[in-house]
Amino acid sequence: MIVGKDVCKSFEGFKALDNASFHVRKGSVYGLVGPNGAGKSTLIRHITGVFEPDSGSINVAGENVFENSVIKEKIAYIPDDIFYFKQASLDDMMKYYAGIYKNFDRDLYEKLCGGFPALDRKMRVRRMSKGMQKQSAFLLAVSMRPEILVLDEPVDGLDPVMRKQIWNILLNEVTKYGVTVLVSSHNLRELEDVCDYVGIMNKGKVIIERSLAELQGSVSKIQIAFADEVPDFGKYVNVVNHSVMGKVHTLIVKGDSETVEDKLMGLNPILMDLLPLTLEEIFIYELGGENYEVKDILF
Ligand SMILES: Nc1ncnc2c1ncn2[C@@H]1O[C@H](COP(=O)(O)OP(=O)(O)OP(=O)(O)O)[C@@H](O)[C@H]1O
Repeated sequence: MIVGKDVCKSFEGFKALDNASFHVRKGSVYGLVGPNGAGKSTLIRHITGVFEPDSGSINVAGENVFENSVIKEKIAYIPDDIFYFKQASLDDMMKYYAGIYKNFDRDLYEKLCGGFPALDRKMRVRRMSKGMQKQSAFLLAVSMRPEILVLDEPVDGLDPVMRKQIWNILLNEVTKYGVTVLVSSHNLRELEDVCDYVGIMNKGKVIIERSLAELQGSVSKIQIAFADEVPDFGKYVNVVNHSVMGKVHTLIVKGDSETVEDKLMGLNPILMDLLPLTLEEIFIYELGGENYEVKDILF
């Protein structure tokens, strides 16, 4: 749905994007993460056709997006710095967007407003708190009934209840209408509940792009105990971390989870448990040794 190839962009000689390549599949939720200044917002501005790459290409639905109004109509974009007309209330903004976007769904807007009771629809949006402005932008974007939703830090500055609300609405849109979502965030913990794919950016490049399923099946955390002699685990599986407490060994093992489990079961343990790993842990263990300072990138 969205394919970027070797995208480069420099600002006054500074390479904000340095051969960034990525692929967002139709109907998926793609989380873009990375440290401050990694290039996430710049990449997003290319995807939404605001910027033209110096070199490389970005195709959305098979077409070049820059200055392409037909493609841009399919995209709803919430930037990190949201624009509202000076005097406009939320309802005024709704009327404005309803006039521009032919798919704008007023019934959906009304329904969604019910889920954000703290929003005063008659108040000037620019007078609202930052969090409320974010909520307003989100309501408007979803009501456009876009094929693609591009969200730059959509829940940044929102309270936990609103964060959850927004993620729920997003997931509902994806499941019901097959909307493709690209979302940037600093929060891997939140992304792991909603994303199918994760792209990590650093210094203008997308350094890692993996599906969540692929990641979750690639590293396992196992607690295992033996009655007598403890085997040399390294002979059977690829252990990247090993700690012991009493008789219980906790192993982090790289490789296909099922194969790992079978191999360790073959060693006849008296206890063996597979424990869940967080996405943060998976990235750290999965990428350890690939010359990335993953901890520095993610936290
Ligand atoms: N219009 C611009 N002019 C000059 N430099 C820019 C411009 N836009 C971005 N940059 C630079 O490009 C780099 C990437 O910025 P960008 O905003 O894309 O990062 P980011 O990953 O979104 O960061 P954050 O997480 O802090 O929002 C930064 O060093 C920034 O200063």
